[in-house]
Amino acid sequence: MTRLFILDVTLRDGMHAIRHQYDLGHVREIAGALDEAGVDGIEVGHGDGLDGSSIAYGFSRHTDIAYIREAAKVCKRAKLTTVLLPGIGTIDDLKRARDAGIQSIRIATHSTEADVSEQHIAAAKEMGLDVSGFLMMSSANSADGLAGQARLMESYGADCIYVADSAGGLTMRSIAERFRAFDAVLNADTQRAIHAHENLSLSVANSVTAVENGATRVDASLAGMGAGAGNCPIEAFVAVANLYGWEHGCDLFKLQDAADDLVRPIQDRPVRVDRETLTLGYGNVYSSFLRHAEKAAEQFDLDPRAILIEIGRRRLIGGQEDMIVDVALDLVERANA
Ligand SMILES: C[C@H](O)CC(=O)C(=O)O
Ligand SMILES: [Mn+2]
Repeated sequence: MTRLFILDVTLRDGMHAIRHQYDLGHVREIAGALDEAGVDGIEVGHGDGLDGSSIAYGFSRHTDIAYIREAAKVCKRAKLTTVLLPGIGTIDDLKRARDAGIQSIRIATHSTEADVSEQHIAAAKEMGLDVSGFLMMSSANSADGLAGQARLMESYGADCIYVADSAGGLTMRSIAERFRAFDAVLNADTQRAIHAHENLSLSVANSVTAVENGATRVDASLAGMGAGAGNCPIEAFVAVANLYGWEHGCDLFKLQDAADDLVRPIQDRPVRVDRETLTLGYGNVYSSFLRHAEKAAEQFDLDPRAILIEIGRRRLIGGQEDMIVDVALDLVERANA
């Protein structure tokens, strides 16, 4: 079996969990510990990708470039990466990120909109970067529909395609279906990858299922630090990989130490499956909406679950964060009618 490529997203997806407020010391310490623990890739940057720092998504404490430079200082082995959402980040942002130290990029689109990634994937390949196509909200497209989008990203030059379960709404069965559909259309040498969220408590099981169905790259994070109920906890996934005898480069105890000593203490909201985060998975809602929905719920004295369920019903997608307040106002109006 192919050696697994384990990519840690604590310093990018984990940004959502602390409202993009890591300081440079956190980045140095966490990236250093991850590199020492043998992960293959480390993702750094604003939770919503290059240039995500804004009123719409929330301002980060430092710029993406400052975060990337800081991580680059301590990374000896791991490849540095970040994410770019066409329409938020530009090709110029990507050039600056490459100059700051990234060697790999994930170009992310909603799971039905892969066609907007063509020029970014092509430009990233021209820059000599390792490029993944990252299909966000993979639960919002059928297995065959998603495979069609994956095929588009492959045709633009992506080296690897992700099933990104942004809502944490997929089950093992639906993960297997999606990877089987990939097999039917993708070239054998295009890598497959999984980015799972924990909202239904299935992130480790879903990542294992993905590997059993052809994924060779796995995203995970220390203590699951990430949007919603978090990502696949890297220490738990690595423990299972060890039990299964899968080849990888990570040291389990070093990851456990980093998770418990460096990451859990800085969570300003516990990253766990609770009534709000379970509702994300159950209602098929983009995990990055959690903190925005909780803020709106507090402002308008609503149950965050009511907002989340309505967001799922309306099928809002990443980039529509401003609609969350509209949803809250409609719920208030409905309650007062
Ligand atoms: C920009 C998003 O947060 C990317 C991601 O991690 C996901 O869709 O999940
Ligand atoms: Mn994510």
